[in-house]
Amino acid sequence: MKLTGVELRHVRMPLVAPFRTSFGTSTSRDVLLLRAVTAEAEGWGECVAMADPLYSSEYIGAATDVLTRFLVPALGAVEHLDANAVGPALSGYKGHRMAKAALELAILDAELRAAGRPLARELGAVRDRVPCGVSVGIMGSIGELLDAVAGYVAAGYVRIKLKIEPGWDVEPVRAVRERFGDGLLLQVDANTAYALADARHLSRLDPFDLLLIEQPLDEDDLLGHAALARLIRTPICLDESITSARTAVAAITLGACEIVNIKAGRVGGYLEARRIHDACMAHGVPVWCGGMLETGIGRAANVALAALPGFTLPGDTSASDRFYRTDLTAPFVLADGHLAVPTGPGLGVEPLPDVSPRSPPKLPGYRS
Ligand SMILES: CC(=O)N[C@@H](Cc1ccc2ccccc2c1)C(=O)O
Ligand SMILES: [Mg+2]
Repeated sequence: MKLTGVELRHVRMPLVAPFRTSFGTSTSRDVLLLRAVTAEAEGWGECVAMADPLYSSEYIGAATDVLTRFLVPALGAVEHLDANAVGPALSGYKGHRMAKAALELAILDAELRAAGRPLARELGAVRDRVPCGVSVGIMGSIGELLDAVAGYVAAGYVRIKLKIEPGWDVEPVRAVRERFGDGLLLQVDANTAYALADARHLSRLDPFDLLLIEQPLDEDDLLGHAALARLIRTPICLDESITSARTAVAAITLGACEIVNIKAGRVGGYLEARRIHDACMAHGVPVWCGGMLETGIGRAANVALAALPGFTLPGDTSASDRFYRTDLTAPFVLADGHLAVPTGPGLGVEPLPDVSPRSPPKLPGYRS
């Protein structure tokens, strides 16, 4: 294929309710959509970066700039482009994994649409639907939290994840465990809010039989997580720390985690995500698919990824209405706690007519 045009589309999506984590509260989600145009087909990608560098160092303004000035022109120069060529063509530029992931997904989507092949099949999916968990934000009171969890349990979610931070951790976990019983699959996500010195405090979560505690310490603190793992019983899962298959193997080898949250955007794309899946399976480490409040575009790709054999824990692949009143694609609707894996060519979904652009302007600096 030859890349003949790319359009970046910055969309602001209101959230159905504020979503609070240890790094802040969001009431809307800025989304950077990317459309790749080739002679054979068009492809869609979604950059999972937030508007501000709060989850990681990436943010939409930087992703827009690096795509416009460096990444898209680099791909425009490739004569015979396919998804496998994207990583090598962009490898000279450091970092910006979320920006690279969006571009790679759009090329992969175009390639697969042209060939009539579904993404799930291409990645190695073994299931036609995936069990879904849900991420529950920090709330103003325990009562509000219990009402929210009751709603998600009633909706059929098979696993509950609670955002925690110092001052909102043991009590909410205890309240949920007491209200919903020992059968509820329950885990927590700290988004790096703790220090190793909090180990004794975090061991107070041990009696609640959590599936895991996600990213308690800083992104770059593998040794700290390995030390923490020797001080608490709850299995440690890493999210922000896992930026590639290489860092996943390093984290596992160091004893920094027993479980991995895979987010294709965080690691530079769905092909690297599959490599992490394969490496974790080789080490007997279960993985699950994380979420970044994607629209139906990124959600379709995540559900396809979550259908691979090593994804043995429910992911944050929630329905569209977890975050959005109306999605950019036809909504993903929870059925018996599961989402169906799209079966159409490529992503199997595309933006609804009022979102897809009319004529894609060429990016400034793009050499066709
Ligand atoms: C579903 C979930 O918890 N996702 C991230 C955190 C997160 C939280 C808030 C966000 C707001 C806007 C965009 C991305 C965001 C990601 C996580 O697992 O750590
Ligand atoms: Mg997380």
